[in-house]
Amino acid sequence: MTAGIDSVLRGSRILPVLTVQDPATTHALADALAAGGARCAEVTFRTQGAEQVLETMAAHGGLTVGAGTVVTRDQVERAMAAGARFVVSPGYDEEVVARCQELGVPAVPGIATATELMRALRAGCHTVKLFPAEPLGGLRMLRALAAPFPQARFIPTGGIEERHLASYLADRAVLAVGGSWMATAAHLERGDYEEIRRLTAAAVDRSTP
Ligand SMILES: O=C[C@H](O)COP(=O)(O)O
Repeated sequence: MTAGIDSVLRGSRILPVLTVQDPATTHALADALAAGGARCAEVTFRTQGAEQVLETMAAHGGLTVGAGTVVTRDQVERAMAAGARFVVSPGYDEEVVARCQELGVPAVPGIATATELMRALRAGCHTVKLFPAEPLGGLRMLRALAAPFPQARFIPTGGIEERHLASYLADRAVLAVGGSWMATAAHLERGDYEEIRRLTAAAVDRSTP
């Protein structure tokens, strides 16, 4: 039986989403996130070196690491081989979810409509990524989607900033909030790990009751 994403995240309600161009920066990035109090992170398959970044971050030991932007079965397999403990997709794809279930890794498919949510729930995915959360309408959209599906939990992601956090986190349908605002491409380019630590700590602080 596959552990649920909630047990993998171990109560963490902040999910930093990382797109790392230079794998050599991974260790410093993991250090900064862990120092800020993050307990998990999502490494996107949007770069050449994503598997290497995943591997290094998983080996770091300070964070539970998942793979993001996973859109094929092959990427599910590569993510798991690199140490991913969960798999996030921008949309709902039956094959990706099925492969995750075969391999026993929690899948968090992206959904943007009630139809996609119904498909995800039917496939056994009770936690979904509302994506892209802010352009879709943010918390109003999340509440409207959640109302008919009390069994669903959401990880809203996309366009979220620190100022949106409190209201998302106060909603009982929200398991965690994801986003790149804590470690943006600009932070990584500048090597500004202190700012990454600071923004992570601020987000974690807001997520702690
Ligand atoms: O899948 C993750 C998103 O691309 C992160 O969205 P964001 O950069 O708007 O926080």
